Amino acid sequence: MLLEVHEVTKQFGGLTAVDTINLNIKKDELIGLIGPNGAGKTTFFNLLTGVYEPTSGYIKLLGEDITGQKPYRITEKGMARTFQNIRLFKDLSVLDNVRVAKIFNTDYGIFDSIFRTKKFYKEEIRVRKEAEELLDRFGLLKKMDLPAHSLPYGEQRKLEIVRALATNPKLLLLDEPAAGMNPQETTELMDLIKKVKNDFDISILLIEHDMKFVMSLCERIAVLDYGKIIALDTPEKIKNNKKVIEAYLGEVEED
Ligand SMILES: Nc1ncnc2c1ncn2[C@@H]1O[C@H](COP(=O)(O)OP(=O)(O)OP(=O)(O)O)[C@@H](O)[C@H]1O
Repeated sequence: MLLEVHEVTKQFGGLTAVDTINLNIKKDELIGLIGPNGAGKTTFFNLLTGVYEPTSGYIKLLGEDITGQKPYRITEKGMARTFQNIRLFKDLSVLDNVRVAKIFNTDYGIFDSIFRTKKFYKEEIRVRKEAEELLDRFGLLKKMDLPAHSLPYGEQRKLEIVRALATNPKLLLLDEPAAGMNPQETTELMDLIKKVKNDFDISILLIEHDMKFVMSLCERIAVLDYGKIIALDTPEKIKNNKKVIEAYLGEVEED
């Protein structure tokens, strides 16, 4: 199993934001995580990536217990994410945004970097080459010297995904990747996600409010409501699931 989430709960004071969640993700799966506002989706991502420690339960990545580990350790072990709001280093170049992420995987220590050893230069060359190759695969090479903030919105979102891939993840978490995109950008993003999954041989878990997007892209969908997974099934079955329909009707009435 790639990811094993066992009875994970997160409480904030008296509020149970994530409630006894069980979820297994296999290699090469593309899973959607949906649910009404405040259902606990972002909190769940924060638990997986080590931003929060679960109140109880455990999380295993490739059989190894990662519960409560620091985010950078979890990244090293093979989990990467993007955020609901773009979090690029806006003033750094497109290339440097990817290089910074790649440095996670370098083989040189602080000694090498201070004394600029041969190993340091060798690694620097490797990192730059790999970063350029990655940008090339996503059609961003021509823009590598531009500051990240100068890219159009859709490309900034794409760069975030490229930067996450630069850490060589086995599991990629995408938090509302289509947020703020126009229909054409959304269609391009769907193709991009499929390409990423196939070309990089990874699993993807994504949060998304755009139902059409989730339904046509994901193989399985997990539905969260009040911190609990109320359904986990194929898009077709989720569409007709009574509990799911009720959870969303509740949301419409509240608005
Ligand atoms: N750091 C925190 N401290 C206290 N309560 C929190 C904290 N983070 C989230 N919550 C609460 O936990 C619940 C779940 O929030 P969360 O942001 O995970 O939901 P969500 O499904 O991602 O919502 P949205 O779709 O609106 O982004 C909410 O009631 C929220 O107010």
